[in-house]
Amino acid sequence: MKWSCSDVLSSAGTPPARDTLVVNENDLIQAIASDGIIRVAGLLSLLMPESGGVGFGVKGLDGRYRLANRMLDRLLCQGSGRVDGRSESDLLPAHLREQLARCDQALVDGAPVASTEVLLPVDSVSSHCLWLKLPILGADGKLKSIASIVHQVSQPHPTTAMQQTLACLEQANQELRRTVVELEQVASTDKLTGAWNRRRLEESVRTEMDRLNRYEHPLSLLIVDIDFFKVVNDQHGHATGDQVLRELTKLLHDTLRGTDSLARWGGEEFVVICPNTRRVPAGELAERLREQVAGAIFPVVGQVTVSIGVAECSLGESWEDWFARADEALYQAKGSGRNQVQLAPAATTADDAQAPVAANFVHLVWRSAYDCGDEVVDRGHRLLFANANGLLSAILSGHSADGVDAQVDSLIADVLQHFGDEEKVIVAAGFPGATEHIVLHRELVAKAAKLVDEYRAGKQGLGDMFQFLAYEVITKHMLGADRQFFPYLRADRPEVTSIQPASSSRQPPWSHRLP
Ligand SMILES: Nc1nc2c(ncn2[C@@H]2O[C@H](COP(=O)(O)OP(=O)(O)OP(=O)(O)O)[C@@H](O)[C@H]2O)c(=O)[nH]1
Repeated sequence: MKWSCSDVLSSAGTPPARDTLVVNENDLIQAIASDGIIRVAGLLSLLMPESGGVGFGVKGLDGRYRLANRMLDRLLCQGSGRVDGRSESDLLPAHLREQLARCDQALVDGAPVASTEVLLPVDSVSSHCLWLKLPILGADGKLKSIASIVHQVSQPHPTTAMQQTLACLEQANQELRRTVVELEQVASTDKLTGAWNRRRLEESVRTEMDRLNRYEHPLSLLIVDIDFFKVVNDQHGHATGDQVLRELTKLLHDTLRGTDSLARWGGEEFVVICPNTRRVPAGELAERLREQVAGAIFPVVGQVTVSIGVAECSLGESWEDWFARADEALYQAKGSGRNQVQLAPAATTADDAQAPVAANFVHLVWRSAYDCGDEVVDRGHRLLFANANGLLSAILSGHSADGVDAQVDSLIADVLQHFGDEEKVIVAAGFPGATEHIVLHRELVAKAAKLVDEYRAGKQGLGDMFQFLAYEVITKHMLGADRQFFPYLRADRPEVTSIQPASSSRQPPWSHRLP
């Protein structure tokens, strides 16, 4: 059988571009098998397997296929018949024939390869296929036949198509997730130092506080503030100040545990949240941080120190109150000379929290060590503690001026009563310093009366008056001067009922205001 190149080209209606080549079939088969004439050496064996998913065929110059694998049969005959012996004009619609004829023409014109993309129905579903054409040349270098490699570029099976779509979606989703994480990162971190920002820290704090309230996992807070940072800026410039902030962040970060959270709270202030950490270990951690900072050499500025306030969160405490306690401790650290750690007192218990007084402020707590052993004196002392707390409660809870006034009157009445009782007791006990003690009482009472009058005249602040009553008159006097007579108060002391009440022997300066 003889083929001519004009047959190949006839499907596209294009005239032959060069001399017609004539070969017989056996020569062609031999030519295909010969490495010498097939440029795509080794490709045939690779593409021929049926399972390869690649259609392969060779057509002669008359346009008829002489070789075709099963996949090409499937692609071009849709399951009915074989490609062998048939031409592309027999097998394909006109628009495809034209596309393929243009490829043939390119090879006839000497192109080493030609390709086009076609839509072929595979298993009743249109499938994008890449159709690659390669020239098969004779020993003389002339075109003898054309090899076709047809490869599906989109999978026609609906499930596979869906899988591809899902894979694309998954990839898009991953990219989206990465973007969200990046955006989140930008929104959560402080630009200068890379530490968490305030917003991110507060989010984390809420979660940790939930864990505390639900599982009672302890939780502590450190506020770290650079000492005299203004001086750093003033002496070395803002850029150096920024560098110090970055270096400090790194130093703090390297010293903290992975579970601790570090945030730049603002300016030169940082906050560390330490989950599962009680007050004392948190203080130890703070001390380690302080030491690390004080021992480091910062570029340009040399030594930098920090002051740190520490507070452990108590059950049911609000973030604001907890933070305020740590801040108060920081304030003390600054006030006591800086470059140091201060721990806020342990917060109140739930019982205390129910009490009207802001207990972690100046709540006066009675301790058994304050007892002198005399029932009358001890009862008076306890009563004065309770009264001072009552006054503080009235002040802090925003009672009206009348409410506060009533508390002041009540407190002073009890002070007078107590001083009188105590004077009787110490005189009866033979305390040698009784006279001086009574004078001390009168001085305190006179000063308190003056302060109260000034407060009522608007010349004295409420805080100063409270300070004097609670600390000078009650706490300090009781824990200082009163302790001198403790050794004289014995169970075998003389009876006190016969002693004239001290209060009746003197006029309290503000008695006109007392009930
Ligand atoms: N370089 C730099 N300085 C800042 C930044 N934020 C706040 N500051 C400076 O930090 C300084 C804080 O000064 P102060 O509040 O007086 O505190 P301090 O000088 O550290 O004094 P103490 O805290 O009392 O020890 C100010 O000079 C601010 O300008 C910042 O992002 N970069």
